[in-house]
Amino acid sequence: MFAIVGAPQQRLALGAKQATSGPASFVRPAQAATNAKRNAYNIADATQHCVPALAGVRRSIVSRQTRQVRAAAATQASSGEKFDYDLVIIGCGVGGHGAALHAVECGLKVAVIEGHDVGGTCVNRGCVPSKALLAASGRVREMRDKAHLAAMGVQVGAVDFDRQGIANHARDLASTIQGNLRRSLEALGVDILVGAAKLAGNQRVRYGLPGRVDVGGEVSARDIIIATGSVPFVPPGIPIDGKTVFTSDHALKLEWLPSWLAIIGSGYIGLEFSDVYTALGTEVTFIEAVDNLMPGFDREIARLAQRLLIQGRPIDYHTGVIASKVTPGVPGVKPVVIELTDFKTKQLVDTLEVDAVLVATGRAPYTNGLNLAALGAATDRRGFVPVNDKMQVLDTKGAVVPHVYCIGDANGKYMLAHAASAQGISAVENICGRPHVLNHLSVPAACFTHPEVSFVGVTQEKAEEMAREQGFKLGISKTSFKGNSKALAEKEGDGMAKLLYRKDSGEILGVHIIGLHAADLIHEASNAIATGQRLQDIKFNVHAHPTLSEVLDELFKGAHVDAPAASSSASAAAADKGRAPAAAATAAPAAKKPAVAAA
Ligand SMILES: Cc1cc2nc3c(=O)[nH]c(=O)nc-3n(C[C@H](O)[C@H](O)[C@H](O)COP(=O)(O)OP(=O)(O)OC[C@H]3O[C@@H](n4cnc5c(N)ncnc54)[C@H](O)[C@@H]3O)c2cc1C
Ligand SMILES: NC(=O)c1ccc[n+]([C@@H]2O[C@H](COP(=O)([O-])OP(=O)(O)OC[C@H]3O[C@@H](n4cnc5c(N)ncnc54)[C@H](O)[C@@H]3O)[C@@H](O)[C@H]2O)c1
Repeated sequence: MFAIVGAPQQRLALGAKQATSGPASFVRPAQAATNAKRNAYNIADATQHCVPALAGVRRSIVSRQTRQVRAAAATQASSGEKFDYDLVIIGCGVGGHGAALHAVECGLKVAVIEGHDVGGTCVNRGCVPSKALLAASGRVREMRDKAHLAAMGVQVGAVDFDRQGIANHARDLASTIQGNLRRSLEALGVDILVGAAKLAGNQRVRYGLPGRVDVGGEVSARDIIIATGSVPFVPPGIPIDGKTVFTSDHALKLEWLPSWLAIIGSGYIGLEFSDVYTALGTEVTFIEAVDNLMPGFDREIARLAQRLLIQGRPIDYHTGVIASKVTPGVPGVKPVVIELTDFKTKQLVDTLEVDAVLVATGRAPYTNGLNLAALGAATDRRGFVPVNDKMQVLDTKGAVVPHVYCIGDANGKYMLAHAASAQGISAVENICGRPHVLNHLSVPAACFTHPEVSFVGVTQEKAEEMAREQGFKLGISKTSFKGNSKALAEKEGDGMAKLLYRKDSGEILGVHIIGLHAADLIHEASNAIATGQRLQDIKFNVHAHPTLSEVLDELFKGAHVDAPAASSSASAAAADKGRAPAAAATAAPAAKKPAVAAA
C-alpha cells in the first residue's frame, strides 16, 4: 500500500471529448402520439420517488384538459403559422422530463422524442441504480461494523449478502422509476415519440430509428429543447471490454466482485463506487491525474473525506498520474495491466496488475448527430452545446438561435440530475415569455458515500479569491458533528460543516458538509442562497431538537455579520404592538456556541 502526498491543487484541462457512440441500441417500437392509459396511473405513488421533476405532478393533472385546449389554440394563433406542438423536447432524461412537466403546467402542447429509454442516464444508468447499490452495500458495511454496533450495545452474528440480489434491487428500482416517469408523461398528455432526433431547422425536428422505415417522421414546434445528456468519457488508450475494463454503465449491473479493482478518477463516480465495492469486500486502488484525491471538492472537506472514506478502508491511491494504457484481462485468469504515466512529465512511472478497472473520468456530451448545423450552430470543442444564461442555444457567431434551447448534461453547465431538471424549468419559463435565469450557485451537489458529502456555492479557495478581488471580509463558520446530539446518539460523530459568507452583508457564498445525511442537510443552505436570505435573519430560524439539522443551525449562529438583521426592526415593531414574532421569541436561545468556530 502506498500514498503519494499531493502538491498544491492543480486544475486539470481534462476536457471530455465529443461522444462517438451513444447507448447501444434503439429498440422501442413506434409509438407516435402515445396518449393511452392517461388516467390509470397513481400519481401520488410517483411523487414519492426520487426523480426531481415529479413533485407537482398532482397539481398539474387537475386542469390538464382545459390547458390542452388552450395550448392547441395557442399553437396555431401565436405566429399565424401552424405547428404540431408548442414545444418538442429531444431526449427524455430527467432534464427533458422536468421541462415537459413544467411546460404542461404552463399550458403548452408538448412532445418528447426519446431515442433510447425514458429517464435517461439518471434513472437507468446513474443516480437511481447507483443509490440502490449504495443503500444495500451501505447496510452490509454498517452491519459488519461490529465495533460501531457494540458501542450501542448491539451484537450481530455473521452478515452475508447475495450479490445478484443487490444487483436486482438496482435493476428493479430503475425499471420502476422509468415506468413512473413514462406514466406521468402519458397522464399529462405529453406525446412520447420514439427515435433518434435531429434538427431539420429552427422549428423542425426529424426522428427515426436506423433500419426502421415504420418508425419516425418529422414534427414542427414553435420551440425546441435539446436535452440529449451524456455518456461515459473514456480517455484514449483504454479499451472497454465491459467485463474487466468497464464504465459505470457496466458497474451498475454488479455482474461480479473483483478482489482488486482500480478506479481511474476520484470524482463522484469513483468515490461512490469505491464505497459500494469496498463494503462488499473488494480492495480498491485510485488512479487520479491531479495531485490530490477529490480535486473538485473544497480542500478541507476533501482532506476529511480522505480520512473518513479512504483511510481505514482497503483503499490505496496513485495521484498525479494517468492510466495511459490499459490492457484488458480475463476474469479469474489474466489480470488487467495498467501503465501509469506522470501527468506532468509524461514519463512512465509504474505498472499495475489488477482484476478489473472502472473508468470514472467524467462524462462526454451526447450531441453528435443532432445536426446543429441546420441552426448555424455547432458544439464546442468538447461536444457541449453552447448556451446563454437563459439556456438559449448560441450560433457559431455567439448570437441567439431563436426558439432553440439546450439543457442538462448536453450543455455542460452543471452535470447533475436536478440541475438538468431546473434548467428545463428555466428554459420553459423563458419560452413562456417570463425571463428566467437559474442561479447555478444555489444548486446543491451531493456524493452519496458513507458518510455523505454535500455542498452548495463556492469552495473556500474560491471564496478567498473573491474576497481578495472584491475587497470584502470573508467569514468562515465551522461546526463538528461531534457537537450534535442526534449524530452522537447514532454514534456518527465523524463529520464537519463549513459556512463561507460575506461579513459585510451576511450573504452565503458556500456551505460544505461531510457527515451523516449531509445530502439532505444541504438544502436549508441552498434554498437560502436561492431566495437571497441573509445570515443575520436565518440565524433566528428554529430547528427541532435533537436533529441533524441543528448542525446547520450551529453554522448559522456561528456567523458574525456586520449588517443588522432585517428581522430586528420587524421584531421591535411587533413587540411595540404587544405581539412577539417568531424571530424575537427565539432570539434568546440563539446564544448557543458552535462546536468549532472561526472568524
Ligand atoms: C453512475 C452515475 C451516478 C449519478 N448519480 C447522480 C446523483 O446521485 N445525483 C445527480 O444529481 N446526478 C447524478 N448523476 C448525473 C445525472 O445522471 C445526469 O446529470 C443526468 O442524468 C443528466 O440528465 P439529462 O436529462 O441532461 O441527460 P440524460 O439523463 O443523459 O438523458 C438524455 C436522454 O436523451 C436521449 N438522447 C440522446 N440523444 C438523442 C437524440 N438524438 N434523439 C433522442 N433522444 C436522444 C438519451 O438516450 C437519454 O435517454 C449520475 C451519473 C452517473 C453516470
Ligand atoms: N452523486 C452525484 O451527484 C453524482 C454521482 C455520480 C456521477 N455524477 C455526475 O457524473 C459526472 C461524471 O462523474 P465522474 O466521477 O466520472 O467525473 P468527475 O468529473 O466527478 O471526476 C472525474 C475525476 O477523474 C479525474 N480524471 C480525469 N481524467 C483522468 C485521467 N485520464 N486519469 C486519471 N484521472 C483522471 C479528474 O481529475 C476527476 O477527479 C459528474 O459530472 C457528476 O456530476 C454525480
